[in-house]
Amino acid sequence: MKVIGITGGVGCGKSTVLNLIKENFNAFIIMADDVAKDLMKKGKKGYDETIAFFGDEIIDETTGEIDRPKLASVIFSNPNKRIVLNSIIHPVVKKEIVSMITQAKIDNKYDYIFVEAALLLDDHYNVFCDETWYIYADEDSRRERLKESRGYSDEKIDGIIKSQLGEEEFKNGCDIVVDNSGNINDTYAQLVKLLQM
Ligand SMILES: CC(C)(COP(=O)(O)OP(=O)(O)OC[C@H]1O[C@@H](n2cnc3c(N)ncnc32)[C@H](O)[C@@H]1O)[C@@H](O)C(=O)NCCC(=O)NCCS
Ligand SMILES: Nc1ncnc2c1ncn2[C@@H]1O[C@H](COP(=O)(O)OP(=O)(O)OP(=O)(O)O)[C@@H](O)[C@H]1O
Repeated sequence: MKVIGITGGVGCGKSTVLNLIKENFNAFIIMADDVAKDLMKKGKKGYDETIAFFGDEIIDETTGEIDRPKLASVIFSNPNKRIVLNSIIHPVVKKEIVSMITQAKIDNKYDYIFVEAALLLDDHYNVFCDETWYIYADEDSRRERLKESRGYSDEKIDGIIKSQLGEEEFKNGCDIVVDNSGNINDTYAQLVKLLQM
């Protein structure tokens, strides 16, 4: 069962590619952002440690959960605080992902395991992937898509892009490049070729 790591900058289309894979291939999908989100819910270790450092001001008063847009504005404008959050969350996320991969291999129900993470290379997830794919989309398309679908401002996109690897680093660090600058059908055709359907 091949383990394939998927990475790329904000809004390049990682989730879109994984949805295509989920619908068309027999694959187990793990998304680091979702694992992190779960581990940062109220009552979980990631929540307690995040609040201990960032304070009650990042708590949403109505739900008691972490106010994600608030935390995003802090970490994407302050690299030192981002490093602290990464040091709290990333080790637990990585541990959880390794255990999910191990379980999926034991269950042996899938042809592929896909692990998606924007920080796949930074956090050395490639050591447990058989292959790594960089999902590329040109920056103008990414900005346009993020503004339209999520209402992100240029300032917010700038902050996130600055905190992630650049195009060349992603390209050099990955085995394969999937170009998602075009339409979904073009991207799907590349997936079929790569997975030799
Ligand atoms: C900052 C948070 C609250 C923002 O949540 P929100 O729902 O608004 O955005 P989302 O999670 O979709 O992230 C937006 C983009 O930023 C990227 N991103 C998230 N955290 C980081 C980070 N620490 N460094 C660089 N990029 C990041 C995501 O991959 C995505 O491309 C959230 O991303 C978070 O808790 N981040 C810390 C945990 C983390 O590092 N997750 C990434 C994989 S482990
Ligand atoms: N080929 C495409 N054509 C048109 N729109 C696209 C294409 N690929 C992705 N999109 C749109 O771009 C936006 C960002 O895509 P997506 O959420 O898949 O990116 P992501 O890399 O997973 O983002 P994040 O880094 O935040 O996790 C979404 O609204 C998605 O529908």
